[in-house]
Amino acid sequence: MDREFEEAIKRQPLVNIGTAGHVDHGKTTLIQALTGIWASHHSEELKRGITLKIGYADTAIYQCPKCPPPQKYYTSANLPEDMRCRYCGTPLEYVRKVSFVDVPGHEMLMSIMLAGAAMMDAALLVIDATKECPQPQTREHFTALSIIGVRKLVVIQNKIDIVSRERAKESYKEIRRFLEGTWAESAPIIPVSALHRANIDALVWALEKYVPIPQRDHTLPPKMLVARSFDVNKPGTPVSELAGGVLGGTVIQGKFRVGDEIEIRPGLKVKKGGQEVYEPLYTTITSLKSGNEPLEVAYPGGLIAIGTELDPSITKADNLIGNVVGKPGTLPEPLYDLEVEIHLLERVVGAEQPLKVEPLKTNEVIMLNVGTSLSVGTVTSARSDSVHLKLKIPVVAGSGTRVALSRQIAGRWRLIGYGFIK
Ligand SMILES: Nc1nc2c(ncn2[C@@H]2O[C@H](COP(=O)(O)OP(=O)(O)OP(=O)(O)O)[C@@H](O)[C@H]2O)c(=O)[nH]1
Ligand SMILES: [Mg+2]
Ligand SMILES: [Mg+2]
Ligand SMILES: [Zn+2]
Repeated sequence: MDREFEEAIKRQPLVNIGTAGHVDHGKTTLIQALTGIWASHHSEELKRGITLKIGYADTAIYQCPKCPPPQKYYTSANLPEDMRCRYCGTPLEYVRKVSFVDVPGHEMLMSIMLAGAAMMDAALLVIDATKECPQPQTREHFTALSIIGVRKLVVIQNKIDIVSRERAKESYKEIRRFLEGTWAESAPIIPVSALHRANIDALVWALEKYVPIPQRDHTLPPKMLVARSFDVNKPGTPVSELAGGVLGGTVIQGKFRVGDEIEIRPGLKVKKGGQEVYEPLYTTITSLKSGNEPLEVAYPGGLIAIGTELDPSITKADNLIGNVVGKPGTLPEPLYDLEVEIHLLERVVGAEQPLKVEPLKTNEVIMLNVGTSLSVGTVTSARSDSVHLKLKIPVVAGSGTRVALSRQIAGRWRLIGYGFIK
């Protein structure tokens, strides 16, 4: 491990842990219990009590060197002011930072969940113990994690404060039965009350045990998936004082430094000869931040904000969601036309009633999630194992990239399978 990377462990989260699970099962409340932060800020979200966008929040994990687990574990959300163990008074030790990616559970917002899942190294599958398991989006989100290739799971049996002992046992059995025979068969199940912050130390213990910092090759050309983009200026700021556009997202490989030249693809939509095309953007990284911590270098894992010299009107209001950032000349050409090797699910798992997945047909419109980007395409030719698609919004992805496929069924986009770009 090089020196710079050892330093990075102190400054930035190097792992992204996502939420997954049916609407209202307590994902955002759980992230608040872990981080102290309510990750659903959007005014519409606050009003309606449902998460609409990808939220994120970081926490730092600390431990008491003397006490046994789970009570040895602390997070930023419950850190004693004197930084000493609540049970024995020993000074606490810093362990690491982790980032949480919070996604919506509403069935209408599956595409946002899929974009969030593209940034997850591991996931917390949140299950409301008062409800029978699985609920439709418990199934659909779990399938999404499977499809996207998230292979680390901690199951959260939530709302344990309002169930009887019998119901808690029954719910535990339902969850085990649901996961039987899948890649997550032996995932730990941690009973918690996110609302009352009960047993959160046991959850942190599980994260320490099952979710280490992923091994990565830091010498690869850097790449970041854009999940949010902002204009951070207050209205009325004089032009001479305007800060450049900001991109939020996660580095998926390599590392970025302040001062790096970057390319953003597919970039901006422009009209050319009566046609809409996308043109890449070029700029320089003026700052890097992880939470409030300024960084000189940003490694994979954790949600990172990149300050740029772009006109903030380009990045405002999430305009650049789904873009990919790299060094100029290293990113794949945007694809408007592509051949995809397809693997359809047997059943539509997100609907109340399981339906059979019918084969893809010519002229059918399907939704494609690639990384944090979302596109809609028309099937121009279909075979049982591959289809050709024409896209409205191009995707920036090389051959072999995994894509999630959804189809509209009774007015809802439902996950129906996955594929690989040929
Ligand atoms: N009793 C109890 N209520 C909880 C618990 N966790 C969450 N809730 C409540 O459940 C409701 C939904 O919680 P959220 O955290 O918004 O659920 P969510 O999964 O983020 O919902 P979406 O993002 O819309 O899918 C809120 O009213 C919470 O207060 C818990 O441990 N116990
Ligand atoms: Mg939520
Ligand atoms: Mg809710
Ligand atoms: Zn202690």
